[in-house]
Amino acid sequence: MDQRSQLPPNANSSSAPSTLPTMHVMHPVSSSSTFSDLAPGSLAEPTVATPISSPAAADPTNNVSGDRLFSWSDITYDVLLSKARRKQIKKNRGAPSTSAAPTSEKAAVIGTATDAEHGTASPSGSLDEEALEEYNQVFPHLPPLDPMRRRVLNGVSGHVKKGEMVAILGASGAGKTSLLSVLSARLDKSSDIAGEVLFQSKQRDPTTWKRLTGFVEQDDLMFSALTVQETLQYSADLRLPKRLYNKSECQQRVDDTIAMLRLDKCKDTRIGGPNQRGVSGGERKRVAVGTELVADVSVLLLDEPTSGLDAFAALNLVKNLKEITRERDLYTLMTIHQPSWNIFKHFDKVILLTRGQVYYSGPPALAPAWFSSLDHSVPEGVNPADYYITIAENYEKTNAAERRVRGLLSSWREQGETFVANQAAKEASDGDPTIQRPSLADRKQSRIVPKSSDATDLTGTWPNSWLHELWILSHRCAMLIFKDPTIAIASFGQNIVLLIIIGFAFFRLSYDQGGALARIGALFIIPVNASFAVLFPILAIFPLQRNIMLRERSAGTYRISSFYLSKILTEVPNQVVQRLLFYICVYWMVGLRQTAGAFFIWLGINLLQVATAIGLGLVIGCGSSSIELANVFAPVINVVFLLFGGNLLPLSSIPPWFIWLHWMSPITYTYSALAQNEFKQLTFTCTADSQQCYRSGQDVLNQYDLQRFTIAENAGFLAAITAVFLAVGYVLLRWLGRPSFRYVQPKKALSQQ
Ligand SMILES: Nc1ncnc2c1ncn2[C@@H]1O[C@H](COP(=O)(O)OP(=O)(O)OP(=O)(O)O)[C@@H](O)[C@H]1O
Repeated sequence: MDQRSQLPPNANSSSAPSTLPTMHVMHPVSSSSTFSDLAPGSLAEPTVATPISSPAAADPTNNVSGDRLFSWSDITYDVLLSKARRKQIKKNRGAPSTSAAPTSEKAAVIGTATDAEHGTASPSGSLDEEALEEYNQVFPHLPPLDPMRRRVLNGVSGHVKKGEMVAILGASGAGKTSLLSVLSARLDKSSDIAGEVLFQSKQRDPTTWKRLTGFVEQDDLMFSALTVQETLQYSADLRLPKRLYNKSECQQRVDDTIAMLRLDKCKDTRIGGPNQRGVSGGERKRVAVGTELVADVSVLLLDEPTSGLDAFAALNLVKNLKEITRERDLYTLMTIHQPSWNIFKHFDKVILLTRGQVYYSGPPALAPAWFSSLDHSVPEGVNPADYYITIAENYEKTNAAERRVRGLLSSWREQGETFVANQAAKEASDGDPTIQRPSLADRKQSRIVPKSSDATDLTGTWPNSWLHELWILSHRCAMLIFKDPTIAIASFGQNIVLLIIIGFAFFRLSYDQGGALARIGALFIIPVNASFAVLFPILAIFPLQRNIMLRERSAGTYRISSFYLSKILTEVPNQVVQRLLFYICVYWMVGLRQTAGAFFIWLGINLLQVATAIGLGLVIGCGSSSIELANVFAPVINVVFLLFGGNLLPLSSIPPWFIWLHWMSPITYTYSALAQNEFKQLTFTCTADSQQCYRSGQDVLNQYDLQRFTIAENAGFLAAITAVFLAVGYVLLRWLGRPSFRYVQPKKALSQQ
């Protein structure tokens, strides 16, 4: 069948539209051996035949000085295929090549299909050599494909000028977030990138880049209990270097950011969350932007900032961001999903991506001319942004649609930049106001004058000293406890209820045989109760704090050690205050040994156990990415410690391969120390019918084998276990909780090597 018969009615037109006086577009069936011809004779693509070049047009940056540019060229981004896929490819190596594979699969081979399942290998798992050859012809300057990886970005180039707001658009899976990740240098550990990213003509410096960049993520994690003002204040306190900003300047900065983002009305409103009403969705997004803007960032990257907002809120946010970009002379780049025309036209530039390649990059006002030149005029009543995104996808799954998509890509590669540069020059000389940008002199003076907007002003990896971080983070942790006392109050209430139950269940124990046994029970159940009562409130909040910490740390805000210590410093007094009343009252209610020495040893041992439980809470919290996961681990660990640490299972009955659990359990040492403290001086009465009679506390200790270590040694073991738990928690936080991305400087592309 003649493939041309499948083209849309206007796709084979050989004449250029009138809007394109300087350009002639041809659509030969097979004029060149581009990768569109992968299946011989199957697909033809429109090829721009008349190159027009002028020095100005050839310069994609319009002669803007390099130190006012953030630019990237020939970016490739390869992600590792799934383990199963790699295994299958290895297994099928040597299988016959699939030159007869359908075109869509060949497109997949060269990394242009959107279906992640395809990867870089054909269905048989072997590489399609013909397609790879074609790929190398089209992209000779890019690194060769790796069969174990999927190429997500194919030689993407672009730039943002200082004071410009640029949008990256494309259908789902086009590579928008990947491009933003490459530019922000936050990449998956297994990813492989090549190309060049330059900021003000220089390579990015890993120590300063994350502090020069504000990255607003899609899931704007924030503390629900803090108000807008507090959220921004903490961000400023942590991110602005103390040596450059004093307290009042810091405060001023927060006020200016609030004013700039029009958050005045809600500055005292809590952020809120699923269980607590707070600011609106649009305000929340602004606060997320604000937490980045209070710092001295030069580059603002936003991942779908308008998602979840209604059209009005989205437009307001974009307008606001544009204003700020101008005022602060930022380099602003955002990904955006299906913007309305109203939003679309607000960008200084839009970069349209499909299949990891650019198919338009330029002012939104020039997009209609470019697409019309390719016979893709926007039908009446259709949102142009939607239309441009839709035509670049093969939603129909037909050869004609495939040809259309490839046509868009190859046309842009061959002529796009020249066309946009010529058109911009022409329209600027005609005085078209739609593409004029305000001159620097016209811009509003920024209310916020950055003091370290240049990498050269940033010294060291962190903005502030460790002690300053510790102080601010501890302050914030304490504030979170005070401002959201629900968990602390619930935990305190739980202590009171248990005090009443345990206190009255073991009320004023006698010194007969029943009293001896009940004492043993009380001294076991109290540490068991403590390990549950301390652990769960910590786990209810810590995983969220950990995830916020990871976000803040990825912006180079503070060190993990200061965060971790701040958590310990605030959690210990919080838990001690909550438990103290319980320990004092229960001692008196149960009627334990009435000497000051015994009482303080009792208090000391119990508080040491609280410290151990805090340590365990931090181990579980640091190792769990969510509250749900933490709540799966916590009961299991606690029950195991309870089972092997008390007298439920005597030491002699514990299977040898479980004995280590007995020695690891904090309950072992707490129980032994409390029992020795209580029983050593006691005597008990025996009745004639007593089958087994404990005459002294010593008999009880002997019977239950509770004197392996002295009280002091038990206290030492508890302190050691606490130290081990805290150390393990720290290691887990650093290791398991490390960001899933790393700073990556692209490898130079082949042409530059
Ligand atoms: N680390 C990764 N591992 C595997 N595949 C990945 C990885 N990162 C990106 N991809 C794939 O690359 C393609 C582009 O992903 P990306 O997130 O950049 O798309 P997007 O345009 O931002 O899409 P959306 O609008 O849906 O967020 C997708 O098919 C995605 O599955």
